[in-house]
Amino acid sequence: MTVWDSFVVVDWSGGNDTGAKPRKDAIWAGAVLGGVEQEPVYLRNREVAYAWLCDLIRAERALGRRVMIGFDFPFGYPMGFAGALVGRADPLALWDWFAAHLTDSPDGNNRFELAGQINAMWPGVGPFWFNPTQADIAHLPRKGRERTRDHGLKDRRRVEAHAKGSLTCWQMGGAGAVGGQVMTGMAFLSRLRAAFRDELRVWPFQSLAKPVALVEVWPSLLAAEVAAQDDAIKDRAQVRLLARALSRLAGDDLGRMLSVDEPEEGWILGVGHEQALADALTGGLQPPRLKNDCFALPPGVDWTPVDEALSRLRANLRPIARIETVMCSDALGRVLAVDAKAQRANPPGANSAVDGYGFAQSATGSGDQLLPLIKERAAAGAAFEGEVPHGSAIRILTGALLPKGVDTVVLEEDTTSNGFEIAFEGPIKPGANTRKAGEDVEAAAVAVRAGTRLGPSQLALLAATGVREVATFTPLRVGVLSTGDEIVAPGSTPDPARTYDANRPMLLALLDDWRMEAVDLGHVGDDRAKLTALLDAAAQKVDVILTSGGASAGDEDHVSAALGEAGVRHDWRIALKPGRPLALGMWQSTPVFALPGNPVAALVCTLIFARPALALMGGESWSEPQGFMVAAAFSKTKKPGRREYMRARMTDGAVDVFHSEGSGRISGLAWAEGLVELGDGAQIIRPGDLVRYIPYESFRA
Ligand SMILES: Nc1nc2c(c(=O)[nH]1)N[C@H]1C(S)=C(S)[C@@H](COP(=O)(O)OP(=O)(O)OC[C@H]3O[C@@H](n4cnc5c(N)ncnc54)[C@H](O)[C@@H]3O)O[C@H]1N2
Ligand code: MOO
Repeated sequence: MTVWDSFVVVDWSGGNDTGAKPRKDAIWAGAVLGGVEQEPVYLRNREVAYAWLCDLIRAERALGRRVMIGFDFPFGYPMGFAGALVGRADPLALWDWFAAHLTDSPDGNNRFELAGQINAMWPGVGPFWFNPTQADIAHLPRKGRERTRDHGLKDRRRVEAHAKGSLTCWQMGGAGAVGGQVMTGMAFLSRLRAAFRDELRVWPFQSLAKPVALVEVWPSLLAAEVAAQDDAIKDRAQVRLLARALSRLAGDDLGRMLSVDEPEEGWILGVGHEQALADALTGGLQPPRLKNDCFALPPGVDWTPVDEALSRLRANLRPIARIETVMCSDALGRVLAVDAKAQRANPPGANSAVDGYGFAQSATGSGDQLLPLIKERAAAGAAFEGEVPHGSAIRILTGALLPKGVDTVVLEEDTTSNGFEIAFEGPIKPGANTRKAGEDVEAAAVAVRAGTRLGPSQLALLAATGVREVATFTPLRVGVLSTGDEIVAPGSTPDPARTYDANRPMLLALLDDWRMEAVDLGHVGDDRAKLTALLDAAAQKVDVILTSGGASAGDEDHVSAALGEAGVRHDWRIALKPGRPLALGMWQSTPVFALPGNPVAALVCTLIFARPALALMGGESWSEPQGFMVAAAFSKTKKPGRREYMRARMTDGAVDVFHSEGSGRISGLAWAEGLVELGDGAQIIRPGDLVRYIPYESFRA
């Protein structure tokens, strides 16, 4: 008997996109993954459902799990239909036929036209009926009374005699009709089979020897239990309960349900075993399975993927810094607002790159060369104004302008001299050991581009090209506020119930390091009125506010609640570890990053979310931190559904991670020299596998 680790139940729909807001009569999926029940997921159309399922299958497979996926539409038609349509009694060939003939999109599909076209292949009216659309459709009768029996096909599959209340798959419209669901469903499953061909099998047409099984289910088998849930969205209750029941079935019960011989029409899993399914659900108050993982994000709609939150942030923010002209000597760390153009070329004139002897290359050749020396000398800052005669050489020092008549220099070490002549071995290439005027930067060319943060090397270039003052953006003013009754100044009390404020010095230092104007907004306890008053005042005096603590949903988590209440919380609960309580909002038009209290999460969220946002607002462009793919020196099994950042450092050419992932372990932050970023999906990392390492340096704004 094959055993499955995970169960997914999909309530199907043959209709069009049902919109962003979860609603009934749409596609819903329930899942119990590795024993952990997930919140049902609303899937607004078949494209979204396809992507969601593919991700789920890949993630489960990456964890080595076997997955059973149930769909609530018939996997086959009544006996004889497949043979007539595709030439053999093979329901899977029928799936492929529908995949090839159905044009399906979130806005519509041709299921009614297709039903008519199929009907036309049969004598009389053909098996499909009920046209609910405005338009007449060739060969598709409006209502059942126009049907004839000439097609000779049975009205129902054998299993449907046991499924009270099920409708025939020939009925294309009207309340509860499944005709369109079957067509769109078969086409969908054909595509899924093609995507996972080697891993996926279909019950009861194939042996379930592979890790992914597709089965036909019917939530009405648990009708009473679903009704008792009293969920306004019945589909949601159905998928939740059926996935739960399947996951809790004893192995032999599931085995009995699966032993069915119906190779053409298919069968509904669990028909005739309703009691066993219902029993699997009961048993008094069932505690949730222990997962002890506060990062186990249900794959529901509430969790915003990191990239989505980042792109929203990027789209909503604008540069706000003012332009101010400053002397270059005061410009370290400023962001250039306007391209800085070279006031003169670097180097300004052709000169010698070495100490040696200059001459006209055309006067020399190969083999031993002997040139008379003129008695003058050319030095840096003391040019020789005259002309060196053709065939003569002049003593020249590094940086000296090339005198007239000189285009090439031989290195001192390659010559011998008696004070009147020099000897060296030719040939010397034309232009050897010289630097052309403007070879580095031409006069009037852009020396440093707008948007660049000026560091020592940019200041060197500006100086060399004669730029003395630059138009820069004023530094962003960023306020830092700590929250929570337990937070006190470091060393102020020995009380173990109190926590020394580590986030404020960390964030203030980070901003200082980023050359922003860090504004210490102090600390506020768990007092909503004081907090909002403080935010009001801060919004007037700073450009951005970073708060830490009180971001999640606990009794005293006031920051995200205050943002939420004011209706200005744009993103909350982001699928990342650490830092998922991060909330992003606007307080009186001032962006607020409500960072989680745990210092590791606070730093990670600042680096990942605040850094690019602050850069953009301060006049730089939005940029991804530079990461490097390097070999891992660690092992890890990463769960799907969230991005993870681990404290990391390079040792012996490979990247290692801190021994604990605890979000309050500040020692790990200090130990680390960067972060390892693991993508949103599941991943199994073994030593030697390549992972993305982002040094802390890459996060410098
Ligand atoms: N039942 C659950 N509890 C928690 C969950 C969860 O999913 N279910 N998530 C955990 C995660 S993850 C985080 S992060 C925190 C939520 O953080 P909050 O933003 O609400 O932060 P607080 O509860 O205020 O503080 C958390 C922690 O950090 C300490 N802290 C706060 N500020 C500072 C500071 N300035 N310097 C040093 N340490 C600070 C605070 O004392 C707490 O120990 O919730 C988890 N709980
Ligand atoms: O997001 Mo909380 O990430 O541990 O610290």
